[in-house]
Amino acid sequence: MGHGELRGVVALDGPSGTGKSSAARRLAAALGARYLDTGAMYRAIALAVLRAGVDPEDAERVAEVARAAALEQGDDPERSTTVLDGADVGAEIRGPEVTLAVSPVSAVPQVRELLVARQRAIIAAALAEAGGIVVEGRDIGTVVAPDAGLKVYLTADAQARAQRRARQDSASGRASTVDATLADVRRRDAYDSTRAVSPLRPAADAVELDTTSLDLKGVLAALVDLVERRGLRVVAVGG
Ligand SMILES: Nc1ncnc2c1ncn2[C@@H]1O[C@H](COP(=O)(O)OP(=O)(O)OP(=O)(O)O)[C@@H](O)[C@H]1O
Ligand SMILES: Nc1ccn([C@@H]2O[C@H](COP(=O)(O)O)[C@@H](O)[C@H]2O)c(=O)n1
Repeated sequence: MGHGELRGVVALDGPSGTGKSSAARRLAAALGARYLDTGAMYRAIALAVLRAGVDPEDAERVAEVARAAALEQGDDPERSTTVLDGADVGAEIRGPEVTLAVSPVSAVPQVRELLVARQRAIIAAALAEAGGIVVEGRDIGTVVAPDAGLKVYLTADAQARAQRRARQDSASGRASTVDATLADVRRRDAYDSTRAVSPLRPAADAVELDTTSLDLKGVLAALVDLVERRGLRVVAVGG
């Protein structure tokens, strides 16, 4: 895949259920760019921690598991794979056990150091091979890619996010209710926003985009407009 129409890094941060993954994949595909789901990487490490029988709150042991884990995160927006110790764990990492464990696991400084280094390597390779990448997470604009050409911080009211997540879980065959999902959304937001290392917050130069009353097409249109206004879209060149 040669160079697409995006030049540089678009960082999409925000709390859970705001539509980062859906928007990031679509934006990357629309512009022929690569795509990185950093949440999947933290989820994969949390899965490795659970498989090892380690307490997600035991930072030392969690760091050991993270160092030993063989993790490969793909960057194809059409098919973003997460391979842990040789097996694709894309479905398993979205389960309730991992969703509960991922918050304390991602608060471990050594885990963040390890994954941020890998995320930066993936970004560098994507820029060399495709010219552009859309990266989504919690700390992309603040820590991972502070020089990103465009930083967008997605928001949506908690009720809307819980309803979306509950619909997503039900569609994936996971039992879910809006109330339970609302509680999980609030728990994870509180955890991510108050942790000592790389807390969830918008970068000072991020554009805030409230997706509460936008559908997926509306969010994509708004993001493409922001990319073009920032001068990050070029006419596709051959190759
Ligand atoms: N603007 C929107 N309108 C309606 N549904 C949406 C919108 N954005 C996302 N969704 C749906 O909400 C669910 C959650 O979206 P998505 O996984 O992209 O959120 P997220 O911010 O990446 O969440 P997390 O950070 O927890 O992974 C998906 O089923 C998605 O299709
Ligand atoms: N850059 C990131 C991305 C994610 N996290 C943590 O992982 C959890 C799961 O992320 P999802 O996007 O898959 O919901 C998230 O709640 C964060 O705790 C992170 O710390 N940094």
